[in-house]
Amino acid sequence: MHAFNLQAKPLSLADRLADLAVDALIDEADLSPKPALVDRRGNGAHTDLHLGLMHASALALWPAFKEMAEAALELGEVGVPLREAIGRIGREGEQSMLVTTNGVNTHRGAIWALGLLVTAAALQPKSIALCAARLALLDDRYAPTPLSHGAQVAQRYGARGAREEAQLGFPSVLQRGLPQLHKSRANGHGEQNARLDALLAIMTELADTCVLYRAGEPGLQAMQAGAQAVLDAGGSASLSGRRRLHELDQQLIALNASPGGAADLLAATLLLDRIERDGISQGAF
Ligand SMILES: CC(C)(COP(=O)(O)OP(=O)(O)OC[C@H]1O[C@@H](n2cnc3c(N)ncnc32)[C@H](O)[C@@H]1O)[C@@H](O)C(=O)NCCC(=O)NCCS
Ligand SMILES: Nc1ncnc2c1ncn2[C@@H]1O[C@H](COP(=O)(O)OP(=O)(O)OP(=O)(O)O)[C@@H](O)[C@H]1O
Repeated sequence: MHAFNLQAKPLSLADRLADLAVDALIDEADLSPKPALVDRRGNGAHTDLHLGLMHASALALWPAFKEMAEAALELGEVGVPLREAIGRIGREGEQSMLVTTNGVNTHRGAIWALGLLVTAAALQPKSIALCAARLALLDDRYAPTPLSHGAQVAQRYGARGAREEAQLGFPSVLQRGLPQLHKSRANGHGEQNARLDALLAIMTELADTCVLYRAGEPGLQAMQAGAQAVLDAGGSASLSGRRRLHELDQQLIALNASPGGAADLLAATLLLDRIERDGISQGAF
């Protein structure tokens, strides 16, 4: 008989989902060259963010993602108790993020999107996006209503941003990010180019409230048209696509138009892709 049991304890479903969510955030941050966003090359249009901070923030969110999945398994159904539980855990996660980053918003939108998806994956692995939408449609009595950048943009332009994207079942992920990821992979473009193409596909139509807040409608128009131009030129794997991507990067940096919402939705795309590959979900999203 051995004094120590050297066999690793199998990971729980909540552990695995939290791992996948953090992996997706780190892959999103590392992916380069992303237009005007933080990546391996630099800080894009940001003065207060850098790659090390994005990594530290992603790791700090692991316990929140695990707790959300556990809440789903414990409560067992979509309803106000689960919505309010993940709202509380999400706000606590946001506090851990702010402590880690010394007050900088690195992943606010990502906690929302990936938090809902992790919760839904624990509950209904065969219809994750739909389940996440049902959760997002429920009211959380305890949610504060600060005049966030998103709320200001909603007043000025009518764009409902992160909340609406989730309530509609993440159309940017299901109808643009994931199909483009699969298409570019199938065309043999290589994993990094396929991920860049997925980000660009999301950017072509998203009403990104980060961009609207920072650069108004001209900024949003530049983001959407520029992303489409890269894809039309052959995508990230082609020489002319790369040239267009470089131009888009320069243009968005000049406009201060960092597409943070699109970046979150790329992380959500990578998460659903990982869940599918990991075998947690055997069905449709
Ligand atoms: C819904 C959230 C994102 C607040 O949205 P709001 O637009 O008011 O805030 P804010 O401008 O600060 O952040 C929005 C973030 O969403 C991302 N985003 C921007 N545009 C979009 C878009 N069109 N689609 C998706 N995400 C977007 C960006 O990263 C942006 O920074 C969320 O933080 C929230 O309500 N938190 C309350 C706590 C809660 O219930 N948490 C639940 C965790 S599952
Ligand atoms: N690689 C990335 N680079 C920059 N932002 C990202 C990246 N990945 C995700 N984001 C998202 O972008 C948001 C940060 O964008 P931004 O800094 O414009 O938000 P803000 O705090 O509302 O604005 P500001 O910095 O102008 O005060 C975060 O909520 C985060 O989820």
